Amino acid sequence: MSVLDGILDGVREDLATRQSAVSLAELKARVGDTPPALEVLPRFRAPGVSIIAEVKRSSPSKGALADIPDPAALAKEYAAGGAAAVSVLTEQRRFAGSLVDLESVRRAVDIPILRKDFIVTPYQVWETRAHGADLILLMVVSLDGGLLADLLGLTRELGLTALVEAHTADELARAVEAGADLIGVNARDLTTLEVDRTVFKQLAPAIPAGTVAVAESGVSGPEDVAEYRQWGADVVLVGEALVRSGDPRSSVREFMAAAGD
Ligand SMILES: O=C(O)c1ccccc1NCC(=O)[C@H](O)[C@H](O)COP(=O)(O)O
Repeated sequence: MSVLDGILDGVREDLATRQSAVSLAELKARVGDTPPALEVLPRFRAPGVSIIAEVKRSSPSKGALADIPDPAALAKEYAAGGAAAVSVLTEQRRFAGSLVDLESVRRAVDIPILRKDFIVTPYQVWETRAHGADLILLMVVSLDGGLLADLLGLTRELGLTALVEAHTADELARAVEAGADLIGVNARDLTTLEVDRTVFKQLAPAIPAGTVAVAESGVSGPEDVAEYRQWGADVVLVGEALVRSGDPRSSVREFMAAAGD
């Protein structure tokens, strides 16, 4: 069983628990009471590289990364440094995240928030909007057949923007075919956990003009952001390097400045 398959098994079990506690009808009612999602794409198309700064406590590849007792305080630092959006990992078992983190970040900042999780059902899309996120991650590798198009359609209906993530040329072709406006290339192979930033360089030319290109994972310093930018990234998503930096506000600034535009 691959790492990803193991994660997905846990995600489905936890999802079943939440579904028995909160019905879809209840979630839909909550969405009705939630302020509309922020528009994201114009922010990412603004001149210069945009940074999505991640709240990441732990990961399958590295184990514990950072003690983050107050994700809202971290998110405020990211926003003060100029981050275009905050990514919040909500998967509990391997990343030590939660929907409570997402809600506290929502209350703390007025920039867009990405729910970074393993989304495999419409219920999770409703849940994402009900907890106040503006963006949702859809990973092509875990969405077979028409499920990618179905979930992409639902995200749009709910005013969310989907970050459609690929790691291979085939997955990228599926993201393009599905009509994604925001495509991420993850340098991390989620089946082996190996990181190779040049995967972005290889795949970026196949991202259509006008589609926002996001480089995800593997940044350890400003020079990596600069390189992703040279390879065509509009947006760079950074987790570990920021939570371990000791000064997330300045680090976001440095990462943006490194792109030199
Ligand atoms: O980070 C992991 O080990 C990981 C393993 C399996 C599935 C997903 C994983 N991470 C999610 C992410 O995509 C990253 O948190 C994100 O791109 C930031 O990466 P990094 O800057 O390398 O922390």
